[in-house]
Amino acid sequence: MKTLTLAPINHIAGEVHLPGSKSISNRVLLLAALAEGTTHITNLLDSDDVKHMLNALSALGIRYDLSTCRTKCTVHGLGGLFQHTEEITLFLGNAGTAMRPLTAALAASDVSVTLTGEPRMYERPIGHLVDALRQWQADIQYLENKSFPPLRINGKALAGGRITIDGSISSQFLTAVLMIAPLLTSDSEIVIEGELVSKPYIDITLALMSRFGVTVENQQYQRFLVTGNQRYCSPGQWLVEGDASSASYFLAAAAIKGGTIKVTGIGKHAVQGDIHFADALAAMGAHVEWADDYIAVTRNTLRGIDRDYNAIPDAAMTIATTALFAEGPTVIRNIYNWRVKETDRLAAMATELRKVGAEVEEGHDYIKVTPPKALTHASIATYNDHRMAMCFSLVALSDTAVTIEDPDCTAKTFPSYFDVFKGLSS
Ligand SMILES: O=C(O)C1=C[C@@H](OP(=O)(O)O)[C@@H](O)[C@H](O)C1
Ligand SMILES: C=C(OP(=O)(O)O)C(=O)O
Repeated sequence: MKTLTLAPINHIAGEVHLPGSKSISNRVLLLAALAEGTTHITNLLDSDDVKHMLNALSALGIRYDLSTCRTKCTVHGLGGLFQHTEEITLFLGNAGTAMRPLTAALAASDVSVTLTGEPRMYERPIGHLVDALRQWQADIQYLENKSFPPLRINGKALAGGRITIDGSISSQFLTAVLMIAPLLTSDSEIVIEGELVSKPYIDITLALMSRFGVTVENQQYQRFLVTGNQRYCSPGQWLVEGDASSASYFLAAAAIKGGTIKVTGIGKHAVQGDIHFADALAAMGAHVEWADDYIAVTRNTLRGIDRDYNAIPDAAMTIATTALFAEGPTVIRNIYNWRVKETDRLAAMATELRKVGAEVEEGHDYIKVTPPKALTHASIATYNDHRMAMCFSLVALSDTAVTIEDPDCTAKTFPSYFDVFKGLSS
């Protein structure tokens, strides 16, 4: 297995132009495909998750022109749902932002499709989404285990109407039904059961749908009303914001061993909830500067904090390794759904933090990290989880080297991560 050893880093500073947001890239590609008109997308993320969406759209007959650098894409929209194709199988890797929204869009289109993915995708639940779509009479079958991909979808026109959806495991299920609701033949009422997790991702969905001409009535994240029989209309041009989750590693690095690091491509008005990772760093003691077109963080003494991170589950992982450099314990709460992402992130984080010497308490839905006096060198298993690899790069900001196993797993969202990280270090 390939490994990467990062030598101790004394100082880190500089400026990073962030690659495009994964969440926005895959939403915009799908909306552009379904919209009337042509969409010129710039700063598209070039990563595995986006490749899976692009490949799926191409197999479904969508025409697009992708630049050689793969960050510019012109999508020729259908002006409606997908049209009849031969029976096809779409491989979606481990991309939740492809699997969940495509399941809904295909269930409502005249297509017969099998959705497959990497082994971990078959352990990531999708039952709440399928249950919701079946209330709209969707025909979806589980090919292996109940409530998990792979799926067989016999798509057909869906009428809309009132459905309930469990929001307690993933917001991506609600994103998926919201995105197709305006294209159904009548109005829809979507009622949330359980406490909706990861709410800021719903804000991203609603903001993007609105730029494509569709407004949704959001009744306090409990009930959503969507008018049926509409069309998405392309806004023409789309500049994808920088990825706020990817920004978290650089901002944390500055807080620990800056210098100042400035990330551009996002700013205080960004639509992604993960920009509020910077608020957590500020609460730990870091200096944060918010501008319209960048966020900058400068080092200060850090202290551990105890917070609810349900709104920013991805960036919250970065707090777990930042905690190694804080005074006192850090508690990351209300993050049960870490367990159903790229790996069981609560278990993986606890195991690997212990390897570098931290004292860790792993709860059902929280993790408490107490830093050691000095970190120890360890070989960090990454569980095919890009964020495990990127989070543990921060260990090198100590007096100790760190070895990252399978560093190429960052390809899911940030293929060049280690080059950029090393470029800022001295
Ligand atoms: O909608 C999205 O773009 C995402 C929603 C979040 O998932 P959950 O809603 O499952 O927490 C997040 O973890 C994922 O990386 C991207
Ligand atoms: C949970 C993640 O990805 P996905 O979109 O596959 O859910 C992630 O990127 O941390």
